[in-house]
Amino acid sequence: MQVFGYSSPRFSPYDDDSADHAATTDDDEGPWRAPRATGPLDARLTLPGSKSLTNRELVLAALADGPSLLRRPLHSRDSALMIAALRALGVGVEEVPGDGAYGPDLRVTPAAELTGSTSIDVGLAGTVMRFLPPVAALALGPVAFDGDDAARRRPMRTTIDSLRALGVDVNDDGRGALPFSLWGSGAVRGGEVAIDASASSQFVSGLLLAAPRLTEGLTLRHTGERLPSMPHIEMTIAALAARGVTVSSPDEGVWVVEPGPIAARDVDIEPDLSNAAPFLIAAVVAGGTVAIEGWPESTTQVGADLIEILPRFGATVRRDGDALVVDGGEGLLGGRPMAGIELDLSRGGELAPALVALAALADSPSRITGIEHLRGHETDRLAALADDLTRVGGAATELDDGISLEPRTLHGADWGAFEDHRMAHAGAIIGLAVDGVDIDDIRATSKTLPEFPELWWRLVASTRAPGPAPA
Ligand SMILES: O=C(O)C1=C[C@@H](OP(=O)(O)O)[C@@H](O)[C@H](O)C1
Ligand SMILES: C=C(OP(=O)(O)O)C(=O)O
Repeated sequence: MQVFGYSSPRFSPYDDDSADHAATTDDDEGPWRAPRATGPLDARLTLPGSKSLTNRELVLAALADGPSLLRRPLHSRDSALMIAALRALGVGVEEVPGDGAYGPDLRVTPAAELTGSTSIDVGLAGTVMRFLPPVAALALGPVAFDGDDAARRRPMRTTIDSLRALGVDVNDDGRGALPFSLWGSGAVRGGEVAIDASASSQFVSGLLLAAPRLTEGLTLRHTGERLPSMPHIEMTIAALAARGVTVSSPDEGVWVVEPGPIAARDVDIEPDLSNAAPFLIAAVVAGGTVAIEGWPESTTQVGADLIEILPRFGATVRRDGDALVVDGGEGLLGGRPMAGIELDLSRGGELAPALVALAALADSPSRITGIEHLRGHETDRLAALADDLTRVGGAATELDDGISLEPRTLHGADWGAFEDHRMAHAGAIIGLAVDGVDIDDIRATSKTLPEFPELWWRLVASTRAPGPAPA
C-alpha cells in the first residue's frame, strides 16, 4: 500500500465535541478540515431518506387522486425545493409529526386544479428541473423555471423539446438550458414522443411520472446511443406501479403509459443508499465496521450495488438484523493492500465521486467508465475529480467516458466542492487517509444530506484502537 497508515491524531474525536463541531461548521463559512481516521471504525448510523424516492413520491402524491402521507422523507435542499415548487402550483404539503430521526412526515394534498402564473426555483436539483416541467404543463397559466448559475449549465434540451412535441408552449432562448418558461393550458395532449436521454435518465423519469395525467397517455421512445442510470428509471416505474399505474415496455428503450388515475398512497421512504456510500467506504479506508440501519431487503436504489462493488475493494459485506454492515478488516490504513479497479458505473453514476476517491487510495491503477453524463451533473464531475485529485498529489486523467487513476502518495490541499454534495463526500473520504484536506464548502452537502458534517464526525469518533475487533 502506498502511503498512509494511522498517525498520531491531530485531534481526538473523543476530546472534541462532535455535536459542537457540527454547529461550528454550520456557522463557519470557511473551509472544513476533513477529520483523519485514527483507527478502525465501529460505527452504526441511521441515514435520512432517499432524495430520489422522496422527490418522486412528492410528485406522484401531488398528481394522485387523494392525499398521501410520506413517512420519514428526506429534508434537504432538494426536497425543500420540490416542496416549495409544488406549493407554488397549488399543492398542499404539510409537515406532520412522524417517527423519523430526521424531521417530520409530509402530508401531500393534491390541488383540485394545478395553478400556474408562478415561478419555480429548481436550485441545482436535477429531480426538480426534470420532473416538474411536465407537471407544470398540466397547470393553467405561465410557469417560469430557473435555478442556480450551476443549474443553467445542466442539460435541459430534452425536457424542452419533448414538452413541445407533446403540444406544450415552451419559451426558451434556444440554448437547451434554464431559464425557460411554459404556458400550461390545464391539460397536455400526450401521445408519442421520441427523446434522447443519453445525458440523463431524469428526462425519462420526468415524463413517465406525469404520463398517466396526459390526455392520451404517453408512448416514450429513447433514441440516443446510451441510457444512464437505468435503476432510476426502474425506480420511477416501480413508484408508479405502487400507485396503480402500469408502465409497459414493449421494447428496450420504449415505455407506454395509459391515461388514468394515480392512486393516493401512504409510503415509507427508504434511507438514501447512495448517501450511504461515503460512510460505507470509510470502513474500507479506516478498517473496522460501518453499519447502516434500516437497509431495505429489496430496493430500486442503485446504492444497493455497493454490496457487490465494495468486496472488489477487499471489504466484506453482511447483514445484521435490518442493518447492512461493511467490514473493512484492518483497512487500508491498517496496512491491508487494496488494488485498483475497472468499473463501469453507467448504472450508478451518482456513486462515482465516492468510489473514485476510494480508488485514488488504491495501490494499483483504476479505470472508472460509463459516466460521460457526469459532465452534466451538479458540476462537471470528471473535471472536478481530476482537478481535486491532482491538487492532493494524485494522478487522475479524464477519459471520454470516465476517469483513470494511477497510484500516488497523496498530501493535504484545498479540496473544491464545486457546489456538489458528492464532491464534498469524496474530499471527506480522501481526508480520512491524508492529513490536511480542507473542503472549501461543506455546505454543498445540504443538497441531499444536511447532516453530513455531524454524521461524518460521529463516524470518525467511533474509532476503536487498532487490532482485532472485540468479540
Ligand atoms: O432520477 C433520479 O432520482 C436520479 C437519476 C440520476 O440522474 P442521471 O441519470 O442524470 O445521472 C442520478 O444520478 C441522480 O442523482 C438522481
Ligand atoms: C446527479 C445528482 O443529483 P441531481 O438529482 O441533481 O441530478 C446526484 O445527486 O448525484
